[in-house]
Amino acid sequence: MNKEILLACRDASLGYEGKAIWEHLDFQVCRGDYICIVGENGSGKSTLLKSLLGLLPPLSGRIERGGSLSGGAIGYLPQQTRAQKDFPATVTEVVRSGFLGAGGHRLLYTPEQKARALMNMGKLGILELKDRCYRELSGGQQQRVLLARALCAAGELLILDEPVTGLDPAAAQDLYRTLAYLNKTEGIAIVMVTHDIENALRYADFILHAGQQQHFFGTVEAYLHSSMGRRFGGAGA
Ligand SMILES: Nc1ncnc2c1ncn2[C@@H]1O[C@H](COP(=O)(O)OP(=O)(O)OP(=O)(O)O)[C@@H](O)[C@H]1O
Repeated sequence: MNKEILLACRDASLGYEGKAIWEHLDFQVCRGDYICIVGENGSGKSTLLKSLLGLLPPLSGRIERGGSLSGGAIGYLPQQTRAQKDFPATVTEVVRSGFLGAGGHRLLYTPEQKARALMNMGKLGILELKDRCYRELSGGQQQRVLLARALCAAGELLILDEPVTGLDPAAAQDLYRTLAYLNKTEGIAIVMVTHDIENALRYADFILHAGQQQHFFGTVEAYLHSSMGRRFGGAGA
């Protein structure tokens, strides 16, 4: 049975002011996929995320959203800035704010949204933190809160920009295990930009490698047999 396509790039050129960073990009994200986007600094990973999120229109070609994503709902976990780390709100408020893009209004969430926020906090193992102030949490706990928030925004696809940056190795592994649970048990598709090639090869189904001259998209196994994968991923494999 064919898996439902959530997002697809069709012969897309992506970049700024007529200058393409990506050319002829073809790949798709299906329900339940786990895709890691890797590549050197400046190779275009953030440009691709902006394009997938609909913030940067393609220079040519198309980016298509399938089924349930057509309404615009994508859960996004950006790289954390210092200002975000100091956000003066409770965990519950931060998680519920994931609904704001879907027409929610601060303090006026529906009973169903409140219940879903609690459920997502449960999935992320942070229910006991629900009344704590967000800025007093550890980096790993904050990432879980932001993941629960992203799940409120969209339950089918999470787009993550370097989610383990700044976490210690134990907290990073905790986060990877949580993402694997959300992916395998809950069927949530994961698209992650990462410099952690070792864990990308360990957890992902597919690798999208942004190169200066060319790019690669395929299974982890095909990547490890490709020239790009042998050069970039060999050390971590
Ligand atoms: N707003 C912009 N306008 C014009 N060029 C940009 C803009 N943002 C990024 N670029 C250029 O696009 C190229 C790709 O940048 P991008 O940030 O997508 O790379 P990256 O792979 O995410 O890098 P890193 O690993 O360092 O985060 C770079 O040459 C960058 O200078």
